[in-house]
Amino acid sequence: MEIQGGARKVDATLIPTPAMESTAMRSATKDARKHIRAEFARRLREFPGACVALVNTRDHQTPPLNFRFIEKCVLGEGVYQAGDNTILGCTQCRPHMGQGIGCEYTQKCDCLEYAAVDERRLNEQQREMFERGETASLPKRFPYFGPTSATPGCLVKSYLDSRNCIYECNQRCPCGPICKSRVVQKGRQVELEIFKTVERGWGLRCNKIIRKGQFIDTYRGEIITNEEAEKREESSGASKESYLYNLDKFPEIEDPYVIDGEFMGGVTRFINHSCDPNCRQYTVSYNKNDARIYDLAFFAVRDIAAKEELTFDYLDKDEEEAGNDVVINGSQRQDGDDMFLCRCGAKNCRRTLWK
Ligand SMILES: C[S@@+](CC[C@H](N)C(=O)[O-])C[C@H]1O[C@@H](n2cnc3c(N)ncnc32)[C@H](O)[C@@H]1O
Repeated sequence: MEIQGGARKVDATLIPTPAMESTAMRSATKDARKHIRAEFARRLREFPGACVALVNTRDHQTPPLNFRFIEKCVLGEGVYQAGDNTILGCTQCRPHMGQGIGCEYTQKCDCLEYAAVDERRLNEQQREMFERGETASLPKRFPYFGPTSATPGCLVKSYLDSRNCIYECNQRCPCGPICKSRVVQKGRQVELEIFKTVERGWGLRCNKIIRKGQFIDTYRGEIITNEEAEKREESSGASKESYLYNLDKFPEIEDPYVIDGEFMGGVTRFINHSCDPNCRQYTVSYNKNDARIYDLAFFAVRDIAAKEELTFDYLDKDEEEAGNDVVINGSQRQDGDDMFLCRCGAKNCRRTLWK
């Protein structure tokens, strides 16, 4: 290139043609995509616990990098968790009781007091007490199958079918790690795949069979106040994905906290809704004195085939009947709001996600 009389004389061979420009653009986009994919894969590899893979056979996209994987929920501004000194543990249990059966062996575990009543074992008199709500002296059942069962660690039927809070033994319980009443606190044991669905964005699945009652993972994110959740919801459009979950299991809590899994969370933030779901969310607590902060844990409600997408009902009917909101978007929108169409494809699909 030479300068002549102030005007630039340009060598024609250096002027990019439209074809050259679009090739350069394509290769820059390809490089950027490769980098984003590699960075997401690195984050997945570094995320502790059983392996999580990313599979996309539909397009070139990668989940957004503005999302951070976290192992535990992060408390937002104005959110307070009851201190460890409020946690009650059982007192009479010991590690390795009853050849590893643990707390349930003696039936003396204080945590049993908070467990669900074992209705199958009630005699007539006990049933009357149960119906009057006098549950203290009634036989109780621990939530999980023991190590000698065919499905160790899986939720027992009475819990699977109910909405009872699951109280696991905690750091103050002397039973130790072998106790069968510690499942969710040990974290995810199943390997998972984040994959691109046909029309519901990213989804989650497992490439091995998951048994009915098996624990999958918890829902995590930033725990925020209800006020902050409303602000965040107002600033996002109706058609935007929602990652907000109310911690409103206990009706005595007036302004329940909310978990926002949009920018930080676990892999369960990729679980889509189905009107015929194979998973359900359960309340799991380690502190009977804190009704504000607890785990939202996903369990399989039936056997799930390898590679079948994991789903749960965002508008869980039983929860709705109990007057609790599961998904803010779903429960707080009023009649007349734009309907968000459900694309679960189930035979019994209710057609709309947010009512
Ligand atoms: C918790 S996110 C699930 C992961 C999400 N698919 C993604 O790509 O990140 C919830 C959002 O996924 C979409 N979604 C989930 N289930 C759906 C369904 N059955 N029909 C249509 N969209 C769905 C909606 O956009 C919803 O707000």
